[in-house]
Formats: sequence, C-alpha cells, structure tokens
Amino acid sequence: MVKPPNLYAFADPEDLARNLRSFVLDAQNVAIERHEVFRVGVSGGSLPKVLAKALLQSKSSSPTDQVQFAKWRIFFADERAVPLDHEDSNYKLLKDELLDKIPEEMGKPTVFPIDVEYLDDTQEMADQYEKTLVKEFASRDSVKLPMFDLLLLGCGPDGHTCSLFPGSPLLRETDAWVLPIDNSPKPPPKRITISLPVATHGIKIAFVATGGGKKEIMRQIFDTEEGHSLPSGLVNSFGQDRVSWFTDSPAVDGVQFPSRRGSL
Ligand SMILES: O=C(O)[C@H](O)[C@@H](O)[C@H](O)[C@H](O)COP(=O)(O)O
Repeated sequence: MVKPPNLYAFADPEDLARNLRSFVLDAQNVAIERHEVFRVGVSGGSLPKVLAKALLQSKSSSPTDQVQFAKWRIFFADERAVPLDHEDSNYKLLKDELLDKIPEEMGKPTVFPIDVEYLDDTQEMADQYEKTLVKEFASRDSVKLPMFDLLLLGCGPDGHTCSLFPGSPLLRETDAWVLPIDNSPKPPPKRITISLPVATHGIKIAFVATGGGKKEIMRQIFDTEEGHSLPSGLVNSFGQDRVSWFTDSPAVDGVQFPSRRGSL
C-alpha cells in the first residue's frame, strides 16, 4: 500500500523551528538508542539557518529534548566542488550558521567535509566521498545502501533536491552512492550529490521549504502527475511516509494535498 508523505504547514518560523526540533530529536533519540550515534545528511540552501534556529533555541530540562551533538555524525547530501572556506561551500554555510554557534556544553558533532584535494576531478571527489560513506556504513559488499538516520533536504524552485536536477540522467543511477556533476543548472556547476537511492533510503527524510517562492513547485510536486517525476517528487514516491515536509503557509498556498497545520 502506498503511504503518502507528511506535509506540515506552520504559521511562523518559530512554530516551524519548534516542530522541526522535536522531529529531529525524536530521530536522534531513536538512533542513539539503536546504535549510539546519530548519522545525518544535510543539504545547503536555506536549511542550515532553519536547523540552527531549531537546535540552538532555549534549553529544556526534559531528557528527551537534549541535542546530543557529541553523538552527531554529519555528512553532506550534496556539496559544491569549491574550497571549504569559499562562499559557495555548503560546509562553510553549515559552519557559519550552525557549527560555530554551538555552545561548548552542547558537545561537538563530527563532520565529514569533501576532500578538497579533488576539486578539479568531481568523479574522483564523488568516489572519495562514497568511500567515506562506505567506512561509516560498513563495507559496500554487506551494505547495499547507506541508511542515514535522518536526511535533511531542501527543494529548489524547479523541484531539485540535493544536486539532483529535473531531467538529469543521474536520476537513473542505481549503483553508485555518490555522483559527480559538472554542469549543474544552479551555480556553481561542479558538485557532488548523493544518488536518488541513497536519498530515498533514509530512516527519516525531512524537507524544509518555506516562503511564497515555493508555492508553485509545491503545487506541482503534490498535486500533479508530472510532479511525481521531479526529483523531490521521486523522493516522496520512494520514501513514502518516511518523508516529512516542514513548510509554512505561503509555501502551501493553493496546494490541494492535505497538509497538517499547527503541530506534528
Ligand atoms: O547545494 C545546494 O545547492 C543545495 O543543497 C540545494 O539542493 C538546496 O537545498 C535547494 O536548492 C533548496 O535551496 P533553498 O532552501 O535555499 O531554496
């Protein structure tokens, strides 16, 4: 039976951040209970800022509401082939928005950036990053796909997610875990990205898409047949109810697909 993704629409950024926090911490607590660490894949775009708002907000005394950053292992769902201190780097974005703002008492996550030795060779960069994932998620022979505890993704106005763009032949990849891109329609052109099978294999997959600029693509993804073949729509189709969308009212304005408002 097909189980549809969850679409949540929140009234304001505070409400979204509060609910995203409890979603992420649920995933964190389950993961730590299961295998002592929390393996997360993150994208760039507006996500790191929203994530920081969710995770760095006021502390509570409840044991289930503690961010255990020391147990976080953070990977990049996609990354641009630029130095780590470059304005276009997703690593730099995450560092500036979140990592550098984590107070010492909250612990330090382990972060896995790209190897900048391979900036001129995106295939090699992708292969090296795949090796990083293989090391983390056990050997390639025994594990068909890496299973992130949580993937935190964005959705572009054309329906792309990670660096998987509409119509790209990369969407048909069934073997590699990490793929090179040399002609991304969104600059910069050179990137690496996790493949669609990896993006849809997360235990939990969360999209964050806010603002009126997203309403047309949200309508397409959720309310039209063609939308199902857009990269973000494919994540919905394969990930089913493991996928949750964190949006605001402007982003779902006119979307027919049932959204839940207020709280999870
Ligand atoms: O490196 C990238 O370009 C991003 O990972 C990209 O996939 C992003 O997540 C979407 O474009 C949504 O971006 P916004 O959240 O800024 O709309």
